[in-house]
Amino acid sequence: MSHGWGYGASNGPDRWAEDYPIANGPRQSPINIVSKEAQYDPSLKRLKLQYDPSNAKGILNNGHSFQVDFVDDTDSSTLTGGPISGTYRLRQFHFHWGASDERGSEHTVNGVRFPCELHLVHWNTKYPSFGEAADKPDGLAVIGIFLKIGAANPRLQKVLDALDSIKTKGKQTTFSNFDAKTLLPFSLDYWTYDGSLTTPPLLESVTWIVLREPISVSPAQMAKFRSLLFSGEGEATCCMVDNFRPPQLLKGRKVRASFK
Ligand SMILES: CCOC(=O)CCc1ccc(S(N)(=O)=O)cc1
Ligand SMILES: [Zn+2]
Repeated sequence: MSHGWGYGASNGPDRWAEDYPIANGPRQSPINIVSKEAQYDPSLKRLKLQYDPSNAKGILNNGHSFQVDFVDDTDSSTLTGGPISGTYRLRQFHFHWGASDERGSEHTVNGVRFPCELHLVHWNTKYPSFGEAADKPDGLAVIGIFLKIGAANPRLQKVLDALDSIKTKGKQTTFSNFDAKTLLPFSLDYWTYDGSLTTPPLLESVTWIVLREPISVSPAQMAKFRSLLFSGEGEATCCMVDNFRPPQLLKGRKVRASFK
């Protein structure tokens, strides 16, 4: 690709392998989860999430999605338990969504696509930093949560209300006192498999933890996601939609379930 990666015809997922050959690697994400082929593993622990709302720092339009960043210089917002060993710190969360409600998620379940998917990104504290962890096979753990069209979700509203301030690429603003735990569904049942970042650099460093239960989002709330731009101020306007990578080949990997 002559210019940076994105989701368009000239720089989208089908062309990422030109600059990131790992795109054709053995543990790429996302995947289609075939629920009947996921094996229940009784040794899988319950997820333990302990987030400190005061760690929320800012919200940024990075030109591919938007992310809420957290202070991660102490163990005050962590993920433990589940399929992972040790302690992983919350770094950021972000979303992927479609131009319309029949697409947008990265993972799919039995071929079903959701309009949006939330990713909570954590890094393994056995490494000194996120950057050091990002290219290690056990470096990252991402919790994926599907969003399903239904009633308006009040837990999303503070995030969505901040989007007017970060409409264009590169814009950011402070975002404080937010408890990411409020975004979780009631059930923490999950599927887990070894995968990768779903955007370049596509590093094969992610233990994926995909929750079975979706959270709700209303059509009006989806319109807020779609009000963002991939483009920067003064550039040709390009709506931030369809910022998802399609499912990748399993290549012999097993998906485990924390539930029967
Ligand atoms: C080494 C620098 O790498 C990064 O900054 C990766 C950022 C990044 C974090 C998470 C994801 S996702 N969609 O797989 O949850 C993709 C990209
Ligand atoms: Zn993501």
